[in-house]
Amino acid sequence: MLLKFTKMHGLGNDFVVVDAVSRKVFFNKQQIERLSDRNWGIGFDQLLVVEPPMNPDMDFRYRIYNSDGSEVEHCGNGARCFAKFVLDRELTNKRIINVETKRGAIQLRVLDGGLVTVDMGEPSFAPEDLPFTAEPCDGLYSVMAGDTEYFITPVSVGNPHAVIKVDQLIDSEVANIGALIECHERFPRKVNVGFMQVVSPDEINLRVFERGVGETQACGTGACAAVVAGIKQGWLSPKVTAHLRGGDLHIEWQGEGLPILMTGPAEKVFEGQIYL
Ligand SMILES: N[C@H](CCC[C@H](N)C(=O)O)C(=O)O
Repeated sequence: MLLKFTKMHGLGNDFVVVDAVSRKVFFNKQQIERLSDRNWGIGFDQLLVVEPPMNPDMDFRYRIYNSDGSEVEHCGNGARCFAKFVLDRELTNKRIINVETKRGAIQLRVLDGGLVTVDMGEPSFAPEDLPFTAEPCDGLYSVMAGDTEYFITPVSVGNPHAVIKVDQLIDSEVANIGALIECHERFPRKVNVGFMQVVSPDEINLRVFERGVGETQACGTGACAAVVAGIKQGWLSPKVTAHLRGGDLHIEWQGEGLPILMTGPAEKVFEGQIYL
């Protein structure tokens, strides 16, 4: 089967995006792993599959798969690229787009100049919402990674995140500790691991070791999780600029019961086709 696709990225977090509105497309785990391979396939962090909505009040549904083939609930950078994709392909002419995801409904607002603001929904700090095996507590949670104790804030943004506040961002720590905590037994569905350096109450540096991928150039849900964790712990203000390796995201959260708003760019790199 000939598969047409568009290669895109949000701050270097890269995607293959497929239009399954015009024609249904299904992928099995092996196909996704092969297509994501940067030597044997196209190469991507996540595959985004755009489908018609199940709920007629919504505009689209889109499904998100990590490079290891696992289907996930939410993808912040992917949501912005999705919005650009459906407008560029004239699948819609709306600038406010309502989308079904595995995590629930999200709303995308396409701004002039190519930026997109995503209503990412409300966060949850309840361990069972990640899931994370722990008794609920107000402060930080202790997790052993190897023979070192780390203090995390567990956050669900629809997908699970463990946020670690660090004084310095160290390559080996992101790679080694990220991999250990991603697959830690207390996260039955694994977890995305964020390493956050607080620069000021409205500015952080962030690196994310993503579940099912490894470290990416940027992680939208990771930036949301880090900011709301920082606000909850009293380190950050309601509006924060997150500096990721690939660039900046603007995150806003006004507190419990309110959604997180994330604003950032979306880029198209090329269109291609490949025989599945
Ligand atoms: N790896 C994530 C999904 C992609 C999230 C990330 N690419 C983003 O921009 O939010 C997970 O397994 O939950």
